[in-house]
Order: sequence, then structure tokens, then C-alpha cells
Amino acid sequence: MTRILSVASECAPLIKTGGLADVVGALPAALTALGDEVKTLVPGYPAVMEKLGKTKEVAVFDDLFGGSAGLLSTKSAGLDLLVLDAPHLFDRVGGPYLGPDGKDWPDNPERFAALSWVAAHVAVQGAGGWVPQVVHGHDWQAGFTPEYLHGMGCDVPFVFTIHNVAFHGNAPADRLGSLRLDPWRFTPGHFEFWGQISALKAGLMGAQRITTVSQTYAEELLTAEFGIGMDGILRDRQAVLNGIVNGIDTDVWNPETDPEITPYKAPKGKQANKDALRAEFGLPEADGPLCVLVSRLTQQKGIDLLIDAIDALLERGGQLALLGSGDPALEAAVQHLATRHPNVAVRIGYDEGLSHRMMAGADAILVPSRFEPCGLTQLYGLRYGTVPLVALTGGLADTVINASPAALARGVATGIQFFPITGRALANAFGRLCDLYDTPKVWTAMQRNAMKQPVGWETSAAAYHALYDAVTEG
Ligand SMILES: Nc1ncnc2c1ncn2[C@@H]1O[C@H](COP(=O)(O)OP(=O)(O)O[C@H]2O[C@H](CO)[C@@H](O)[C@H](O)[C@H]2O)[C@@H](O)[C@H]1O
Repeated sequence: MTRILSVASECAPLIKTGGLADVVGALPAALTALGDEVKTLVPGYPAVMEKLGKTKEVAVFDDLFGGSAGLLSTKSAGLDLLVLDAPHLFDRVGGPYLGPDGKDWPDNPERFAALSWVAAHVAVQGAGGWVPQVVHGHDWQAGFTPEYLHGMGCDVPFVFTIHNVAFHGNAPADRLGSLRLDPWRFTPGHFEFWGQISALKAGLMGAQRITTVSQTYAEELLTAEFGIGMDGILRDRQAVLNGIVNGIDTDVWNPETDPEITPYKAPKGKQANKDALRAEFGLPEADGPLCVLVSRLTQQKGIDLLIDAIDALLERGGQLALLGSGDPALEAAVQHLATRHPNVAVRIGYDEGLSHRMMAGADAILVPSRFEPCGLTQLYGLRYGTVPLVALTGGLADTVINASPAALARGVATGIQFFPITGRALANAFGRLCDLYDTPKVWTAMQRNAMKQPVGWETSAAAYHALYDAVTEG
């Protein structure tokens, strides 16, 4: 049994902008089942504060990076939470990272430094008598934690998980004081990164163990193409880096009990959901596969490749329903696509319920990402018998069994992978998808295989459990 303090900027179902929240929200229950004790430290954004029931204040800070703050202990949605109630940092209209103008909050470095500082404080002082044996930080928002642990003279081990190396959490060098960092440690050996202060680098340099969310991404991170400036550091730290693939919450994502859908046990049960989905998106009947994509709309996600390749799907009678939000240019581009094609429908926004209905009603889920540390929507797809069509990268490479001739002959295929990650290769993959879809026996077998894949947290939670054991033993 290990006591773990998990530190993150998002945690489902309280606050979510992407996959980080799902992992931070679901892993604790899986670890609890193995005997561990997890408390999750999250910022008290308005969306979090309004969901809390009874709370107990377990610490107060007179001056936490420019204002007074409290630490609230509570239980919510099955999670044991420590909520950082710091109104001067988190009580704002807007998202966790962006203001209503769509721009980063200028004090983001300080906001999440405060979160990391409080994590270190809890490691030293405890919270309501509870003292963690390990601090587990997620992404750059928790990156300064080992710096503050060091400053407080605390040797509680720090485990750091990279969900996306593209976000560095950089700040200019003149913020050393406001970030309460030791200027003597502003060196390449600690958190200096090309003249800037980097929260991500601080986490990578200070962690006893580094994990990322798939084995393939752990290998990709060592290359210049995928490491995005951190590859050299990660090569140096390769001995403590490993990939543990994400699971999904198989209670929340369960086609037999999902309250958003007409429940089903077998692929044929999808038809009612498909009819409903077409009606919801205003799509006509069609002969080809109904494909969906649910995603943040960013360069990472290969939306432009999809736009380039979509004709190959539409020409075969296929359809696309897309749900997403993000980059305004990409939002406009997909909306434009929908106005040109009656078989393309788009919803701009964030809608959890709709994402469930899409997963249940679709034939295929598309994930054409340029890089994808793990990816969750292909896992939802597998669970719902919705065949994933994915780029061959990161966790998409590790979780989908491509319908190669060999895999089809052995009856083990669960999806389709394409490589290189180009519009042309995606267009070819749409051709393969339509061929398979037109062969109902093979298609149904793939759907059945998909639904049998172990996509829950069991195996990966055991890997984290073993890792916590290893760092606390010495
Ligand atoms: N408009 C919308 N409406 C409803 N739901 C939406 C939505 N847009 C996105 N989502 C949901 O947000 C989550 C996105 O998770 P992903 O893993 O696909 O990517 P993300 O890049 O955010 O996560 C990063 O962290 C995770 C977790 O480690 C890694 O899997 C991933 O590779 C990495 O890039 C999914 O649950 C998806 O359904």
C-alpha cells in the first residue's frame, strides 16, 4: 500500500479540456483496488468549486503567489480530493488555461507554480494528518514540484508523467522571483531551457521516475521529431523513462449500460444508435461507413489531413460526423467542409454526452493524429465496436491491431492504421476501410474483436502500483 499525492491541472468529471483529465480522474479508483491510497490535488476553478459538497479546510496560506488561499479536503465523484482554493489564481471566467479572449492567462506560470508549491507543502506538512509517500505529477503544470521539494529539504520521491511533451510551460528568466525558484538552480542541469524557465524541464530533471502514456511514445520521445526540444534530456534520462499505456473508465464507457445510448451487447445493437446519430446530425441514409471524429481541433490531431483525404471516403458513400473545438482556423475549415458536402456534419463545441452517442452510433472512429502520446477515443471506439482508423504513431500504434492480410487471416484485426502520416495515406486507408465495411463477415468479426480488447485500467494500474513500490523502496 502506498499513499500517493496526484497533482494535475484537470481531473474528470470535475474539470476537463482533454485526455489528461480522464486519466487523472480514472487512475485513482484502479489504484485503490490494488490497495493504494490516492489523493488528487487540483486547482479550485469555478467549475470545480461549484461541484464540491462538504469540504474541510486542511491548510491556509496567507500569501500563496500573491494572495491568500486555502486547501480543502473533500470527496467527490468517488475521488479523494485536495482542492486549492486560491481565488486570485483560479476564480476566473474562462477555461483552465485561457481567458475569454482565447489567449493564455499571462500568469499561467505562477498559477501552476502555486499548485506545485502546495503539492510540495503537502508532502512536507501533510494534509489533515495525511502524508504522501510519493508525489505523482502530470504534465508541466506539476513540473516545479521537485524544485519546491528540494527547496523545502524534502526527499519524498516524485514521479512525473508526460501526457504531451509539446507543452513546456515556459516563462521568461525574469520571473524567477515571482515563481519562487532558486536562482542558483537556473542552469541547464535543472530548469533552464534555452534561456527560459521551463516547468516541464524542471519536472523531467527532478523526477525519480518519468513515465509517458504508451511504449511507442516513450521511444518516439527520444527523437528530435517527437521530443520537441526535450529529446536530449529524455535520452539522458532514458534509464528512468518508461511507457505505461492509458486505460479508460470501463464503467463510464460501457455500451451495455451507457445512459446516453440505446444499450447493446453485440455489434448489431449499434444500428438503432446509428439511426439516431444520423438524425441528430441531419445526415441522410448512405451505403458507406459512418465515421466520427471527436477531438480538440489542433495541428496535432491531423484535421488538415482529414480535410485533404475526405473525398476518398465520400466517393465510396461514406459519411463523417465531427465534434470538436479549438483552433479557430481549423473550426472554420471543418465547417466549410460541412457546407460543401451533405455527407459531412460538424458540431463545434464540447459535448460529453454527444461524444458517447457518436461512439455508439458510428461504424468507425478516426484518429489521424500527427503524434499521439496515447489517445483515448480509439479505446472508446474499441469498447463500442466502432472500428478505429488511426495514424501509426504513439499509443495508436500500441492499441490497435491493423487489418493487415496476416491479422485478417488469423482473425485478430481490430482496426486500420496508416503510414506515413499524410493525406494520401489516409485516403488509401479510407479505401481499405470501405472495402472491409463492404465485406460484412470480416467487418463484424473486427467489431467483435474490438469489443473484446482489454481497454480498462487493470494492467496499467498494476504497472503504476509497481513503480510506486520501486521508488518508495529506495
Ligand atoms: N469536443 C469534444 N466534446 C467532447 N469530448 C471531447 C471533445 N474533444 C475532446 N474530447 C474528449 O477529450 C478526450 C481527449 O483525449 P485524447 O487522449 O484523445 O487527447 P488529448 O490530446 O486531449 O490528451 C493528451 O493526454 C491523453 C492522456 O494521457 C493522451 O491519451 C493523449 O494522447 C494526449 O495528447 C477524450 O475523452 C475525448 O472524447
